[in-house]
Amino acid sequence: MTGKDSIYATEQQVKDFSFDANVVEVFPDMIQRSVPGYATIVSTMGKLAGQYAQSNSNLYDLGCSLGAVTLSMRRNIAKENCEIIAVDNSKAMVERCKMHLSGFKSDVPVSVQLGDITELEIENASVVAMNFTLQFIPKEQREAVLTSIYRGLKPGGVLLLSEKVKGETDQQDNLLIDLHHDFKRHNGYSELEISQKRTAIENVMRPDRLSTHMTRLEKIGFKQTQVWYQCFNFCSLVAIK
Ligand SMILES: Nc1ncnc2c1ncn2[C@@H]1O[C@H](C[S@+](CC[C@H]([NH3+])C(=O)[O-])CC(=O)[O-])[C@@H](O)[C@H]1O
Ligand SMILES: O=C(O)C(=O)Cc1ccccc1
Repeated sequence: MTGKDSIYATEQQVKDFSFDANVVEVFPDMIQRSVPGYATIVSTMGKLAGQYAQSNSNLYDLGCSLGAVTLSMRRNIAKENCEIIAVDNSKAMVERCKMHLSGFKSDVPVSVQLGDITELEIENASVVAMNFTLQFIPKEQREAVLTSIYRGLKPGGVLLLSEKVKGETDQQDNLLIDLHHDFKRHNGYSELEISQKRTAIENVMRPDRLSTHMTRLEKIGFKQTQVWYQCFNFCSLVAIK
């Protein structure tokens, strides 16, 4: 049903990237060919959710897109009376996500909601997953979003955070960017596609350095933060309250 990503294959006046209906059509192919280790990250987030889920609690998937992390978490929850709340502010994504989830059976209830995570109240959470979503939130709002997540987490609850990061120095950043572009080339993207996509995301997706993430999480109060995955500029970490 979904197709191959050729959004930037023809030369165009590049507009800011948005999660619209055209992106929804090709999103699984786009993310798979653009994010090294995406499948591993999604399945491991599910495993971690299974490990940290507490009975009678909520699990959140913030910026759920088509619900890949929701599905992965849902497969792994063995505790009783858990609910997954999946939120995205793209109407096209939320509609397709609902269709997609209804194709799989499970006893764990899922609520898919159209909403902005900067305005969302997190309650009674044992797990909060953000798989490549914080990078789209304006930098000045990131601490407030993470603080509200921290407050909504139960003791022993976890934040599962995946992000594209900026290298610590310009030289390191260039090295990571080159390796990532090689990865995209290897997955069939042309030089034109790579360069136009880069232009499209530069105003809407602003990566922080890994050190910025670590310092901010510690400042907010997370007791332990562990990077469990990194390939080039793509990281995933688990932070425990
Ligand atoms: N303020 C916001 N509020 C809610 N949603 C938002 C906001 N800003 C952006 N989004 C949503 O965050 C998602 C980011 S994609 C996540 C992949 C998914 N997690 C996956 O595991 O497949 C990552 C990527 O494409 O690089 C999009 O669906 C946006 O609409
Ligand atoms: O495609 C890229 O270059 C990325 O950095 C990852 C990505 C994947 C999907 C939407 C936006 C960015």
